[in-house]
Amino acid sequence: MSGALGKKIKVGIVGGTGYTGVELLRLLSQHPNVELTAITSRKEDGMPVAQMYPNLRGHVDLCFATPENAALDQCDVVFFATPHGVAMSQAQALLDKGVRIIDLAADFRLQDTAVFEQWYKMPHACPDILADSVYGLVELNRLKISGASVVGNPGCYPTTVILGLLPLLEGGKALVDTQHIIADCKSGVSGAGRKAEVATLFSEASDSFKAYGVAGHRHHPEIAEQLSAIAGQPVGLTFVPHLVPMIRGMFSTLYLRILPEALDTDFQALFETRYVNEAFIDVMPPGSLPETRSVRASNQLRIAVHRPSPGQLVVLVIQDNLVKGASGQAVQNMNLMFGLPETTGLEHVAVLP
Ligand SMILES: NC(=O)C1=CN([C@@H]2O[C@H](COP(=O)(O)OP(=O)(O)OC[C@H]3O[C@@H](n4cnc5c(N)ncnc54)[C@H](OP(=O)(O)O)[C@@H]3O)[C@@H](O)[C@H]2O)C=CC1
Ligand SMILES: CC(=O)N[C@@H](CCC(=O)OP(=O)(O)O)C(=O)O
Repeated sequence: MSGALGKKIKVGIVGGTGYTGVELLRLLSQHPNVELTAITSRKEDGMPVAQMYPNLRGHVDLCFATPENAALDQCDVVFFATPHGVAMSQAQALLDKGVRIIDLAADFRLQDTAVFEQWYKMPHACPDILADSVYGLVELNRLKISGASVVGNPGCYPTTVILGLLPLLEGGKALVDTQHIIADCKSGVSGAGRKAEVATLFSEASDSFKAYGVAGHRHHPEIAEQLSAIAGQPVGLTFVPHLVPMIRGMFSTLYLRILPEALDTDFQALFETRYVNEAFIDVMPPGSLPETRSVRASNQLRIAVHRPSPGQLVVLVIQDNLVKGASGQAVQNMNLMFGLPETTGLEHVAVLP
């Protein structure tokens, strides 16, 4: 393995100018086992990365190149921080050169191509590669990820919802009503990416708070597919995303009914036991009220378990959508794929205030 032997991992990023791309650059430029080798942008071809992103001055001396001219095929791994549909169109050519792939978009998340095509409105370009790919939620698929050539990095909302429910559903447990799960989720505006859109203008998104995607959001099938596989039966899920006037951060509140036969369960202990060895999951003490700023710019996901009445469970989950919800989780996947300690380059403490 490149990492384990001390040889640096050559890394390429397709889509280096977007929010997840620049977050990858921030994390990878400080990663001790990584050599940043190729960074693409079609619009900023030739521009020094550090000119566009001054926070990277002195840390990244590469220039953006078009995907055609970038040395992607000389990399050990390429991250796609691009819109849906880009990675799947380039995956075969890179795999043929022995390059491994981590896609931050949805091309390798949904195993059912019919569901992918329904929600993403495009045919899947490589169902055979999809079949061999791994859903990159480390806390669920650690072993498979370590041997994968192609990893589909989870969506940001799905990361919080799945990790907030995993201890309750896995192993065929009968603890909560799996037909009436409610996920009430909020994201900062950076979740919509850097591209110009009216909905993310300052005067539209600030000093306001709104739900969206109530009639259907593409993360619903992703969450449902994973939860159903974990529970061993189809789950019933109401998922409502909201846009909150902050830049980074995600807060998911999960509402559950406890089954009569599970009323004696110690849910706090259940979560603590499940995640005791997970470096990036913090099960907070009973009664905790997590705040998104406590994870800002870190790969930490924090969970607080509440039981407002004997039959009700409320699970609060927070993460930074750009780190554990995207680029940090992608680096965590890379570490596993290259035999490195999972936490390498990811041990930043959150920024307060
Ligand atoms: N923002 C977030 O919190 C999260 C985002 N994601 C996913 O990660 C991916 C990237 O998101 P984000 O960084 O926010 O997006 P942005 O819109 O901020 O950036 C997109 C990047 O992709 C490049 N790009 C666009 N089209 C193409 C193309 N056809 N071929 C090659 N490069 C292209 C753009 O550069 P240029 O046009 O110059 O080539 C740009 O660098 C998306 O799929 C998103 O859904 C996942 C989880 C969370
Ligand atoms: C606030 C906001 O707009 N969030 C995005 C989701 C974040 C994301 O990028 O998810 P994907 O990788 O699945 O596209 C949205 O709801 O479309």
